[in-house]
Amino acid sequence: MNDFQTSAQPQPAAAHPAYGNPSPAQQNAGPVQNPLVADTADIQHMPRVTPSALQARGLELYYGKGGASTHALRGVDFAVGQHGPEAVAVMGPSGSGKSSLLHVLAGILTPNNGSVMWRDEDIAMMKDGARTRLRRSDFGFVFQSGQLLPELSAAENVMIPMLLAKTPRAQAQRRAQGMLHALGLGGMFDKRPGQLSGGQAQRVAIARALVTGPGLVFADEPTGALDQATGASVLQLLTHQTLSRGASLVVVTHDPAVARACTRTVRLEDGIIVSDARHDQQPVGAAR
Ligand SMILES: Nc1ncnc2c1ncn2[C@@H]1O[C@H](COP(=O)(O)OP(=O)(O)OP(=O)(O)O)[C@@H](O)[C@H]1O
Repeated sequence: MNDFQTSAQPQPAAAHPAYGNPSPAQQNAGPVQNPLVADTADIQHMPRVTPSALQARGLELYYGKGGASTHALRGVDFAVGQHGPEAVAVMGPSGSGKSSLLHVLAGILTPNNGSVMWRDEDIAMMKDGARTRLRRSDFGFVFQSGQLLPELSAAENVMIPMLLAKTPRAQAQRRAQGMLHALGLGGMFDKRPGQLSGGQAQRVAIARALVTGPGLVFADEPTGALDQATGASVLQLLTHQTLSRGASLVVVTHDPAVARACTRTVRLEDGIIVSDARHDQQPVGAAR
C-alpha cells in the first residue's frame, strides 16, 4: 500500500473563511492566511470552467465601531473578467486596503455598503451558507504560505475541495493526481507538505485552487515567501494555468514583477482605487 492509501482521510480542519463561514470574531480579527476547511456542509458541486465576470460597486468597509473604527474601503468600484479572462494585480502601500478588497470580493468579509455581483447574485447579500458554497465551487484561493494541511499528502490536500463537494473519493483522487501532474508535480503525490520545497508547496496550493474549475482565483501575496526565481516560476504557472482554463485571477501583491506578469494593475491608496491600467503581460522574470 502506498503512502497515499495509508494516510489519514482529509478531515474537517481549522476553519478558514475562504472555505467556511467567518465567525464574527474572525471578521473582527480580519483575514486569516490559512485556507483550511471547516465542515462538510452539503454542497452541490459541478466542476466547470466558465469565463465569468465579477462586478463590485460602492464598497465600503469598516473595521471596528465608533471613533476607533478604521475605514478600510471608501467607495470602491471594481470589475474583473467582463471582457474575458484577465489577471489583475492589486497594488498599493501597506494598509491601503488590498487584502480587505480581496476578502470582500471573495465573500469572506461582508462590506458595510455596496454590492458584489457574481453570476447575477449579490454576494454581499447572500446568507452565510450560500456564500460558503459559492466560494467553494466558484472561487479558488492561493495565499502566501502555510495553507496546506501538514498531515495530509500533496494529493490529499488537492482532494479537499472535491471531497467537500461530495465528489467520489476515487474520482477526486484521479483529478488531484491529474492536476498535480499538469503542474509538474507528477512524482509528488504522496509527499507531505513538510517534504516539499516552498515552490512545490505553492504549486500544490495552486493545484488545489484550480481543481474544482473556479471562474475566479484570488491570490494574496502568493510568491511572498519564495525567493525571486522560485516566485517567478510559481507566478508564471499561476497566471498561465488560471487564464488558460478560462478563469480570471485577482492577485494582491507588493511585487512589481508580479504586476508585470498580469494583464492589468489596479492601485489602491487609503481605501480608494487611484489608478486602473491594462497592459501587456511581460514574461515572468524579465528585468525590472
Ligand atoms: N482586523 C482588523 N481590525 C482592524 N483594522 C484592520 C483589520 N484588518 C485590517 N485593518 C486595517 O484596515 C486597513 C486596510 O488593511 P489591509 O490589510 O486591507 O491593507 P493592505 O493594503 O492589504 O496592507 P498590507 O499590504 O500591509 O497587507 C489598515 O488600516 C489596517 O490597519
